[in-house]
Amino acid sequence: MSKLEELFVKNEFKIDENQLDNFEKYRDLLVETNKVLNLTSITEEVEVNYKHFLDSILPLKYVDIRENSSLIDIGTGAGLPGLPIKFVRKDLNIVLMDSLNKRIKFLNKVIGELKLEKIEAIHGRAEEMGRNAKYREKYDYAISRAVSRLNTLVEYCLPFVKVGGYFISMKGPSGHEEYAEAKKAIETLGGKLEKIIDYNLDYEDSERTLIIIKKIKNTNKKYPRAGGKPKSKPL
Ligand SMILES: C[S@@+](CC[C@H](N)C(=O)[O-])C[C@H]1O[C@@H](n2cnc3c(N)ncnc32)[C@H](O)[C@@H]1O
Repeated sequence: MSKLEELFVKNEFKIDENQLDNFEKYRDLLVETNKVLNLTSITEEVEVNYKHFLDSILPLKYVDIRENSSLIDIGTGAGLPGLPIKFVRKDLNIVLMDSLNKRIKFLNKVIGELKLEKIEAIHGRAEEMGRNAKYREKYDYAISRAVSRLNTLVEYCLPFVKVGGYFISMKGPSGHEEYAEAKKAIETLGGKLEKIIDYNLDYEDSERTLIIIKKIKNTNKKYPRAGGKPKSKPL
């Protein structure tokens, strides 16, 4: 059994040969491409396995993501958490979005080489794409890791979510404090806290917090605001 397979088994993920192969090939492409393009500071095998792969799929243990539903990963960077989620949940229709086109080119290479289906990588800024009717309120789930503080992030992400869908924010130990700071913004954007889930990534004793926000009303057309406002003047 490979180290990665052991890790998944230990964490109660059932992974077949093809899925394992996808993870291994993705790690090779990530490490190789990282030599010429800044994708991640984490390249050591065990660290990639825990901090990128396991960390990306752990939310699947805590949130029941409906079969064949759609999910958008905002600020996906090197494809995290969206690609590992795709490897584990082939049924999901996934969009990976990032504002850096070089990263999107890398993601398209991974999608092509691994022959992944029902997944696409799109170049754009969340606060602009969220105003575009093609993407606005079209997804059952939005997810995001390590992009910005929650009060900014909800303005980036909630506009993409359909009424009745969810935004899953992957946070570390600051999660509760960030929620308190973002409470008003969540309400303004048509969201409502569903729950906050705390758990540990079994590596360097890292605390994790998932903030699950349900979309209960359409987001007012005023949002997301242009001109960098979600970041410079969070709601
Ligand atoms: C620190 S990286 C995290 C990447 C990945 N989510 C992860 O967990 O490894 C933040 C990423 O968000 C992207 N990003 C930042 N602001 C954005 C925005 N407004 N719209 C889309 N992408 C954005 C950046 O280009 C970068 O790739």
